[in-house]
Amino acid sequence: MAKIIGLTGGIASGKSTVSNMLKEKGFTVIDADIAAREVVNVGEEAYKKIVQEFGEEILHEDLSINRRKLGEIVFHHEDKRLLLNSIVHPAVRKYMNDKKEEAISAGKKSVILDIPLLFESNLTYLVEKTILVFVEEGIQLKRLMERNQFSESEAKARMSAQMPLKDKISLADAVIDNNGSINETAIQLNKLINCWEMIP
Ligand SMILES: CC(C)(COP(=O)(O)OP(=O)(O)OC[C@H]1O[C@@H](n2cnc3c(N)ncnc32)[C@H](O)[C@@H]1O)[C@@H](O)C(=O)NCCC(=O)NCCS
Ligand SMILES: Nc1ncnc2c1ncn2[C@@H]1O[C@H](COP(=O)(O)OP(=O)(O)OP(=O)(O)O)[C@@H](O)[C@H]1O
Repeated sequence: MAKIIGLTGGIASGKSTVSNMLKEKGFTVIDADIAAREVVNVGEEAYKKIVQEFGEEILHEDLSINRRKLGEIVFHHEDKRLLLNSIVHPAVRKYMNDKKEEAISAGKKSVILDIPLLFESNLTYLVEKTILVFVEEGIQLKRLMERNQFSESEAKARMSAQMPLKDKISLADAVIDNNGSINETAIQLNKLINCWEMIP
């Protein structure tokens, strides 16, 4: 039986950094952010609903979704964010489940589901164990502003749309502290892989 593990954190906490380390070791990682992009490609059901609800002003000239514009709307209006979630999340869950089944059929021993909103959306029933990638709020803010070229208020609006990372600590089976160097993070991940006897 494959071991299904949930990898979570907060925006810019370092999930992709950890997920890339896992992929380099040969693990299968299924990424909810990628799923959320795939299911809103032009012409998909979720795409049509988004255009219906948010209007054509959230589209680029080539008709693809202008994510920056949609982000500005949903991270400043909770009702709009919940509306977007209600359109996108069911399709994301289906996409991830299909990918997971594919990986299991291919004989994978571990499948990692990288889901930023794992706790907020009560999705822990999908996984056996959870790993939290944790950083202090100040570092999270700084890394987010640098990575996305966001102003402080833009970055804070996005962070406020999620459960504070410190509140996720007690909900996770294991915590990787990503406040330090990438190397320190890699060491913690390696220990966890050994401890949980994870095999790709
Ligand atoms: C609002 C959108 C268009 C902004 O796109 P953008 O390319 O700027 O960001 P991206 O999708 O790469 O997300 C970056 C991070 O933002 C955070 N985030 C994204 N959506 C949400 C949300 N609805 N609630 C809280 N945090 C979110 C996550 O930590 C995510 O890792 C996009 O995030 C989106 O469609 N969100 C709704 C779907 C969703 O909940 N995705 C998260 C995983 S399922
Ligand atoms: N230990 C670290 N030291 C310095 N910078 C780091 C460290 N870990 C991650 N970063 C940087 O912080 C930013 C956020 O990391 P990453 O993209 O891995 O986060 P994430 O949780 O996947 O974010 P999101 O869910 O928003 O996509 C990136 O620019 C990354 O290069």
